[in-house]
Amino acid sequence: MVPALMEKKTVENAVPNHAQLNKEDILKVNNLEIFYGEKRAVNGISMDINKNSITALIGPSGCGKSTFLRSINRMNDLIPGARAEGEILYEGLNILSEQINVVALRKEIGMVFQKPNPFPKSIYANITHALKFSGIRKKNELDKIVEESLRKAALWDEVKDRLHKSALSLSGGQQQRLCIARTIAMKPTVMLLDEPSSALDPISNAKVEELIIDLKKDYSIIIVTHNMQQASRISDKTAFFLSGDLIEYDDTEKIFTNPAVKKTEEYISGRFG
Ligand SMILES: Nc1ncnc2c1ncn2[C@@H]1O[C@H](COP(=O)(O)OP(=O)(O)OP(=O)(O)O)[C@@H](O)[C@H]1O
Repeated sequence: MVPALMEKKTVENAVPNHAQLNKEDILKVNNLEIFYGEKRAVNGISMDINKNSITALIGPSGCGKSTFLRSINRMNDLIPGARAEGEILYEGLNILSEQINVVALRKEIGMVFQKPNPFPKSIYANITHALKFSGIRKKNELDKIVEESLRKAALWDEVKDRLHKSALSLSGGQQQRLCIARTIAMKPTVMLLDEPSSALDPISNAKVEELIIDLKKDYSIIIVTHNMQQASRISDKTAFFLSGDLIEYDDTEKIFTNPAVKKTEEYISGRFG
């Protein structure tokens, strides 16, 4: 899997010569700074992200949660003037290196956005589009991946009889689970979720939360959420951001019952933000 992430054979810059990951971790962030032009949005944060766990990123609007999340699969590359310094180690490589193959990286580290964004095509085509692009063309193989992905996204039973109907005919919650299925189809190891259920009604929200909890047996999940109850219900670890700083990062239970930093306590109890 790893060689596909490397653009070239010589990868001195991509291979860090220190700071290996602990075996329970999937990512290690070292002194990460992210800038938009001159403005620094993330101020030198360091944290380890556990495998097969849910890590919630919380904090008031504009504190850098989404900027950090997007750096993990290099989505910020699409923003003119955005740049990152420091390291994000994954599989022994620095994701931020210029020698990383970003297309391959985004298959392994998939992303789901706040607003469900299915293509205006059939449910089936939404899942097979990127697979075909990556060279999988046999119908029986595609059929198998479509079913597997929809099952994992807890959507199969609801859509199995209308796979060739438009994805836009689904409810918002179903569309979001389809977007999760589309990410699953690429066989990622990490899933980045940017407020994935904030645009949904309470019932759909509950289904997406249940799904996320179920997915952690197969994937490492990092989720941005404004919803404190959601963070405390579903995540194992919580990171509290404020003005681009990582203020506190600990087990979710500790953050929500006995935080070490006063600002964390003030934020989770709703005194600001
Ligand atoms: N494309 C961009 N160009 C310039 N500045 C940006 C861009 N995106 C974000 N910023 C700035 O970076 C800082 C962090 O923004 P970011 O969106 O990461 O915060 P956030 O915590 O995710 O906020 P929210 O909860 O509102 O989504 C903010 O000051 C924001 O204005």
